[in-house]
This record gives sequence, structure tokens and C-alpha cells, in this order.
Amino acid sequence: MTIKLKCLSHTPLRGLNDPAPEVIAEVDAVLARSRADVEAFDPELIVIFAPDHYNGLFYDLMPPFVIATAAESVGDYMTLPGPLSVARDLALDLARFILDRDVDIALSHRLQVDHGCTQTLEELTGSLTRYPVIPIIINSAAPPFAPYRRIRQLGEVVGRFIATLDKRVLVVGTGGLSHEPPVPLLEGASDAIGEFLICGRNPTPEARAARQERTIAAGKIYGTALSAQTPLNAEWDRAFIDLLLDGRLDAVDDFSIEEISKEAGRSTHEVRTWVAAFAALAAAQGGYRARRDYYRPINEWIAGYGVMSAEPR
Ligand SMILES: O=C(O)CCc1cccc(O)c1O
Ligand SMILES: [Fe+2]
Repeated sequence: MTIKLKCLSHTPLRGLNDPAPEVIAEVDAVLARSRADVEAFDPELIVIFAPDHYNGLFYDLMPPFVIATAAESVGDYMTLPGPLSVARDLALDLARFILDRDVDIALSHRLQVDHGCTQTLEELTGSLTRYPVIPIIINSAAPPFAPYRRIRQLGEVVGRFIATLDKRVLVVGTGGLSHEPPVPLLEGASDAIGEFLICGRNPTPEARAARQERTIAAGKIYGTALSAQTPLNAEWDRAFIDLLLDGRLDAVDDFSIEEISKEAGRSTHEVRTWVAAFAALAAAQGGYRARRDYYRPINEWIAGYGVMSAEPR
């Protein structure tokens, strides 16, 4: 087995509510380098830990995590629609492996995924079908959440599975860092929003367009006094990146979900995907060497925007 890791923020506002041209150019350059790394590594499998934003998963049956043997992109915002090339049999093997090692995971034989999974896949590989992929969705938007230590444990078990494969495997985490887009909460929601959060699958094109316009409008005022959303927290982001650089993964066991929501925004919990990815890498081969490729808080994109790479030491 050979293993590499990439963790990236995502933002559906890329191309829809852009920052200054210099910032776009920086991000384009770091994404181009990341994609070239992936092309050179030529993975035989990508395991992607991703969140969902009420596109595939709803409160009618909300799993803490789910592994997919087949997945289709809903094509929200500017993302590609259509099927992902999921490694079906390997995903099933992984599901069995995880369950056998005392971590419960839900299984989907037909999962809808959104920009939280597909944007990064496209940025890193150019399409949704370039390499065989196993999507593992970690609930990061719909409380209550499993604690961070549980995410670390999930990642470790996935890493132990990867270690049994005779393949080049790319582990990906996507989301974060600090941010709080206007994603509704069930607690205190109106009947209409509550209904959407419980069973809002396959919205009309009009509903999808309205959601996109709401997000763009939120991006235009994010980080100003006009915004009701928790602002970016670069200090929190830098400390989290340092924790990963130093290999102090057990520190996440002390993470308080409530505190992170308050200090850095509710969607910061998408960093759960980074925790799982780094834990997988650490468990697959012992220690790792990590690199911070990029960080910048970008209000226009509602994103503490970071990119990290890592590989075994
Ligand atoms: O759920 C939605 O439609 C909005 C999602 C969203 C918005 C801004 C930055 C993000 O990272 C993000 O995921
Ligand atoms: Fe997101």
C-alpha cells in the first residue's frame, strides 16, 4: 500500500461570489498544484470523507456516518451532476471491515452527494469518474453529532483497512475550516423549513436556485456587522492546522462541539472530515509528515480556506 492525503476546504461560492483577483489566482494555483500531485500519484482508489448539506441526508433518517457503494451528484451550485465511479465491492468490504471492528456505520447502495463531496473531487481529479472512489459521509451539519473522538476512531479503522490493500490510495477530507453559511437548524425552524430538513430530497429547480441566491446574498455581507452568522476565526483555524501538522490527533478528543460552533461557526464541524482523513493516514502507516499548502480566511466564499497535504514519514 502507498497512501497520500489531501484535505481542502470547499465553497459553493467559488465562481459565484468571488474575492479579489489576486486571491482567486492564489487559490487557483494551489488547486492546480494539488491536482498535479494527484495526477502524479495516480491513485488506484480515493477514499473521500465529506459532509452533506441537506442534499442527500435528511432527518427522516440521519446517520452519524454512511459509506456509499453507489453515489450520484445532485449538481448543486456549479458542481458536476451525475454518477461517481464508486468502487462498489471495495466499499462493501470496507463497510464489513469497519463493522467487524466495533464502529457502526450506515450503508447506502444509492446515495445522493452534494458540493461537499463533489467540488473537491472535481478540483483534485478533474471529474467525478477519473478514479475509483469510496465516499464516506460524516454528519457535520445536522445536530446532534457523534463526538470528535468517534470520528478519529472511524478514521483509524478506515486506515487499517487501507493498510491491507495492495494499492495506491489517496485519502481526502473536504470542508471547513471556520465558517457559518446560512444552513438552517431544525431546532426552532418553521414548519416549512422543518419539513425540508426532514425530507427535502430532490428539490425543484426553483427551490435550488432560491437556496443558491440566499447563499450568495449571505456571502456578500459575511464578516460585516450586517451578517447574523458567526464570522470566520483565523486563530481557531491556525490552531487546528498546527494540531494536524504536529500529529496531535488525540487532542480532538477534548473538542467541544458547542464551543466550536460558538467560536468558529456551526459549519466548522466539517473539519471532522479532516480529522478522519488524518487519523486514517496515521493508522495506515504509523507517523506522517504534513504540509500546510495554503490558508486564508475568505469572507466572500464564507470559508476559512485551507489546503493540507500529508504522507507517511
Ligand atoms: O448548504 C448550502 O447550500 C450552503 C453551503 C456552503 C456555503 C458557503 C460555504 C460552504 O463551505 C458551504 O458548504
Ligand atoms: Fe460545506
